[in-house]
Amino acid sequence: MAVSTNHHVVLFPYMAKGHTIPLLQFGRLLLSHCDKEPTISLTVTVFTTPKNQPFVSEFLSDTPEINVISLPFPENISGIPPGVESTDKLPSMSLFVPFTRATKLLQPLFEETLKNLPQVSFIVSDGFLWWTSESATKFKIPRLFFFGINSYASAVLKSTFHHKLFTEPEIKSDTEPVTVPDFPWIQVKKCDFHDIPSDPKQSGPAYELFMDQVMANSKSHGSLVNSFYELESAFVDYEKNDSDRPKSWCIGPLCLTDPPKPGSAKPAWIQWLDRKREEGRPVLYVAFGTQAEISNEQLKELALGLEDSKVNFLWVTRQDVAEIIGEEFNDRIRESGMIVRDWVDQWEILSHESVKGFLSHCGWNSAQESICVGVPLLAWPMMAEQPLNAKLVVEEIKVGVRVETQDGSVQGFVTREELSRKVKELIEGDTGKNARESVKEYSKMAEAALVQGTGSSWKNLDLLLKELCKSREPDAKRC
Ligand SMILES: O=c1ccn([C@@H]2O[C@H](COP(=O)(O)OP(=O)(O)O[C@H]3O[C@H](CO)[C@@H](O)[C@H](O)[C@H]3O)[C@@H](O)[C@H]2O)c(=O)[nH]1
Repeated sequence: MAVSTNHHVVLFPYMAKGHTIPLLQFGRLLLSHCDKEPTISLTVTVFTTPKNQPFVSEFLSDTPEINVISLPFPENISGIPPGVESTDKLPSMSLFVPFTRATKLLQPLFEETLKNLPQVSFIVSDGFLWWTSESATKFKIPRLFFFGINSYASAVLKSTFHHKLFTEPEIKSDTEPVTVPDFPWIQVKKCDFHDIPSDPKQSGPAYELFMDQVMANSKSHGSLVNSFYELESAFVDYEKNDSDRPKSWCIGPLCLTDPPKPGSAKPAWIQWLDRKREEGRPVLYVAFGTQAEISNEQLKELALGLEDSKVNFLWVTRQDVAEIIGEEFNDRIRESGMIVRDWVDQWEILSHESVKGFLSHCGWNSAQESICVGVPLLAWPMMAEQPLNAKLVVEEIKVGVRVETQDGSVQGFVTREELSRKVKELIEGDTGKNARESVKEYSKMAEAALVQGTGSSWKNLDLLLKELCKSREPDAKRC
């Protein structure tokens, strides 16, 4: 067994928590893989910006060997408040395009820094940081892109746009179900793609940015998918069989790479969940990721729906619920609910025995975390590819129940009656019971996917490292 040269991998996450977290987890996975497979030795460098560095360093505090480099975030970007370096701090997600465009100003310094780093074997950068593809080409480094989405969403998106499903012939209705040609058992609606600016007729800054990303990604060596084969095999195979597209590797679920946390003091919400366990009351966990924007009117209806359901709930939100709907709400739910506005360890909450359901926007990290821990979902998608994730969860793998809007559109209003009914259905009803049984099966498959030597994701990562590291070593033939 020849011990190899030391390889160096650069990771460049997009400045959004839902994109940064899985790439940091990937850094950790790379190191642990190489610990178990000593024929490959590597070091990892993560690029970020100063205001994101504390989060990144704290997240990686168990892995001090990962090097973190901060590049100053561009200043004076029209519309972006000074000091905002992460999408969760943007006043509105409507600033996504100028914010993302601004990242290109990091390119000269990124390239200057690359010149002074030990030779890089490959770069993994977010698909939103399209310009990193150009840097990688300049330095002749293979680049993999990462969007954080699953194969189901990416296959359905591709099939829909390839077959011009909504444009030829033009479908005006936002809510008319249309069959996806490559997956005839799936129907989608125009509103499922509301946030994806892929229609050339809607040309403008969002479409141009989207196309820059598509072009850069098509020139990349491949992509990483935070998912596992057994969860969505038909869609992984569809991606694999597309010879026009760079190769993709399913290497997840990345959330399972997080180490157990050292026994520190329990936060108040975990103590509250402990109490619910003693009382024998199931708890619904409610959280919508780091970017969702909920109007005050909808927030109020959500709060009242939770209250009406009589199911105990732990609600993590960035919004000030009491200010929006009045202190009396807090008084009324004092026993049955807890509202938290801090950053929480979501994995710790989901893993708590009291949590029996997750009302989620179906951001892919949240949905997959719930699947891994064996908690069924109440799917309320709000933006981006979340409507497709919700379809995967509810229709394809049947580990959840869907919240319906009044007008059937993704952006529509959800009434308190609908919410309360679906909460009860998930926690107490037969659909919830079936979803709970299914999700436990997927949870076992998720664990198995990462098992050394036999897991599908483990094997994929091993192949990837052989392709990008071992085969490029000077003595490659001997390995
Ligand atoms: O207090 C908190 C809040 C969030 N999280 C974590 O933050 C991540 C949030 O990610 P996700 O659930 O995917 O939500 P978003 O932040 O909304 O994710 C964006 O990025 C995802 C990955 O590309 C997409 O699937 C979503 O549509 C997009 O909105 C998850 O790992 C959570 O566990 C915490 O740990 N604590």
